[in-house]
Amino acid sequence: MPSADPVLRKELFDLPEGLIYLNGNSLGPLPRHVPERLRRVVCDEWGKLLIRGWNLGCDGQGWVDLPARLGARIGRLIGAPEGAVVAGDSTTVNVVKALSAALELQRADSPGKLTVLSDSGNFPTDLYAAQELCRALGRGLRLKVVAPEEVADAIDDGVAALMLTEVDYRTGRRHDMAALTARAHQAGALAIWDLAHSAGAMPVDLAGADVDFAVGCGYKYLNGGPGAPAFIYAAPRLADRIAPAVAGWMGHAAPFAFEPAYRPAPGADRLRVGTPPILSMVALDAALDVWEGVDLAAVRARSLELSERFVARVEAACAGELELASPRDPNARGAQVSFRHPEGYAVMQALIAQGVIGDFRAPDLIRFGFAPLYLSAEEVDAAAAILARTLEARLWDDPRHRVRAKVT
Ligand SMILES: Cc1ncc(COP(=O)(O)O)c(C=O)c1O
Ligand SMILES: Nc1c(O)cccc1C(=O)C[C@H](N)C(=O)O
Repeated sequence: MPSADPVLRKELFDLPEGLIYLNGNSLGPLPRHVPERLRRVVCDEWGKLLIRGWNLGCDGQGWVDLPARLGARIGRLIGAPEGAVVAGDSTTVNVVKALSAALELQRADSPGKLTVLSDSGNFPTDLYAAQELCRALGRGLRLKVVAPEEVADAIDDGVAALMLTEVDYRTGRRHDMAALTARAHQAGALAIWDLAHSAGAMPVDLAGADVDFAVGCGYKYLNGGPGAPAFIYAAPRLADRIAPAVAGWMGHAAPFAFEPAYRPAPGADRLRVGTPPILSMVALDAALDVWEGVDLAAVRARSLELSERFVARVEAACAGELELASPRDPNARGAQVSFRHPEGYAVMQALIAQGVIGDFRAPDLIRFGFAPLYLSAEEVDAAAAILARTLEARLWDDPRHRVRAKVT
């Protein structure tokens, strides 16, 4: 059916017929042209060019600079200037790279600042990485974790780095990145943002917000596939001063000079480490094609419409059964909404059994992501109706839906 929807481009995705996919906040779907692009790189480039692919692959552009080319493409989606973003590694590793760079800059400029400030809504991997990095670096560095609503007041002169995820993975609550970054700067702290649930979900303006470092995932709203390369941003005003803690030859000024000593590449390129995973990078590169000509402000407007529509329908049909766990104000959310239900895991399994894919986060959250490039209003209505029927008829109350999988 033709749609008046301004951003829907479902034909670009290879989604199973009849499935309603509300989990692009965890793993984006497969863009239709990715397999053919991968096939060409595997068969024609790896297969025939072999080692020459480093210079001649990617249709003559060479494989070796894919991290920078991908970084430039991702940068356009997150308000970063050319050269300030590189793709590679995982988000977790990039948190370590960004935070260690920030702490080293602060050690030189303000050695008395010893706190890394984060919040309890942050994704655990970021907190684990920060906690263990502080421990490994010693010298009194420590991670302080406060409630999300207490972050602004907790930014004091002792804070070396403010490290936050813009959109809470559980509730979708969104921090004011520009305001908190400004507040961090007033206190002499550097600001590091995890954009895992922001990049491709809404407009992000890293340069406008004067953010110092940012990281994010390639496999969620950017649709780069399971385990896709992540990205890292360093503000150009800082990049040439960074002393990478995770240093490697691909971040060297002259990797093929094979010099005995490390000499960092100019700018954010020094945040590259080792050989890039070309097949994963090619998949992400191809996936980014779906963003060509897309207006992220329109994507944001539509995702808010869709999530508001879902919340309204679910609340009307499931009064008393579910509690909205996300902020009621759509502007205070990212592109996902969550509800609480004491049997959330079984409820989600029952939904999945009926072709509505969201996910569950312990202890009791069912979570739904709204990615309007491939999600229509009709699907949102159908998902809300299926959720209502699942609760009304207690379809979740089945021992099969209580069997916990390894990955939830
Ligand atoms: C905010 C956030 N940061 C990081 C990650 C994951 O990082 P990695 O790709 O290293 O597993 C996720 C989800 O997995 C996330 O939601
Ligand atoms: N990265 C994931 C994985 O390797 C397996 C399962 C889920 C994920 C996720 O991305 C989880 C996600 N960050 C979340 O918001 O919960």
